[in-house]
Amino acid sequence: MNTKTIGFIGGGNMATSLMRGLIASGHSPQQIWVSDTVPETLQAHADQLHVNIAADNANIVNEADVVVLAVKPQTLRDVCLQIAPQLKQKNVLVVSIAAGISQQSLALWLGANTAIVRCMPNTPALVQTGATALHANPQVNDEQKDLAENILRAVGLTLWFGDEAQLDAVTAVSGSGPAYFFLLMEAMERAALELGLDEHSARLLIQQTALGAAKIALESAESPAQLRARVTSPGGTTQQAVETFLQHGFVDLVAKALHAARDRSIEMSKQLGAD
Ligand SMILES: NC(=O)C1=CN([C@@H]2O[C@H](COP(=O)(O)OP(=O)(O)OC[C@H]3O[C@@H](n4cnc5c(N)ncnc54)[C@H](OP(=O)(O)O)[C@@H]3O)[C@@H](O)[C@H]2O)C=CC1
Ligand SMILES: O=C(O)[C@@H]1CCC=N1
Repeated sequence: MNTKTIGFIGGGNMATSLMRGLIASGHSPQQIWVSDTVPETLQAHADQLHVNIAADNANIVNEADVVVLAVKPQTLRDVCLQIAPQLKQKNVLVVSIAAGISQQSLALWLGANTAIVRCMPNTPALVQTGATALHANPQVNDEQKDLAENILRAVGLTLWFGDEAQLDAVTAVSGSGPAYFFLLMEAMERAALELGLDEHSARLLIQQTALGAAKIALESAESPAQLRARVTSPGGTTQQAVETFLQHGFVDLVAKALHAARDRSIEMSKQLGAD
């Protein structure tokens, strides 16, 4: 298990998922620090997760071996400029989880010599089923690569990408991806109520079906299309539903949505970054 001290700047949704996942996988809360601008958020983390809290980001850099930047992309520049002088005094690995903020921007704000791993996790890290893509700048040594990977692997699957540009696509696929499945679940739940099921039964059936479908997809050697065919009896109910999806442009709609997310990631790097 990782014995390094991990400091989170920003204690919101994603940092909470990562902290909970790390603790659940055996990382000591005493070796986790978190800062945030909202005192109530910090107090909740101290009470519920028993991690160390700091109102000041400087404390995080002082205490941590790895600093995880977990603020919104819009706030990241200010945070980086704030901690940059301190980072120059201390050899700390910086891990940024911000969508759409490039290595180039991070290096400009933090200092060209800073070892930076840019990554794109997702919220299922909360239940140790996350998927994280990572990209290291040339300043990151092998030990630091292992360190970043160990932190993110504690909360799920990790994949390194040599080409940073692919992180925009990853953001559209797996970073935002949980929301697409939740949207489908929401829509199915609404339709199930219309069909006369009660809310409790509908939700349970949909949750278990999503879990089962994901498990089969992970454990089977067959493609999603082959697995779909196994559910679809000729002339049966699934065929009616799938044809309805396809006739109404479901496949194109999904492609459009993912392109829009990818494009937004690129746009954010121009609007909010130094690219
Ligand atoms: N949510 C997700 O599914 C994913 C998010 N990400 C990335 O993770 C990052 C965080 O996202 P998310 O957790 O959803 O965002 P949140 O808004 O939930 O969390 C960010 C937290 O940082 C706090 N904060 C703001 N300014 C500072 C500061 N100067 N110092 C310390 N803390 C500060 C915010 O407070 P306040 O609310 O007052 O601003 C907030 O509590 C983003 O960059 C996002 O792109 C990546 C993958 C998935
Ligand atoms: O919506 C967002 O911008 C962030 C990045 C991926 C998931 N949430």
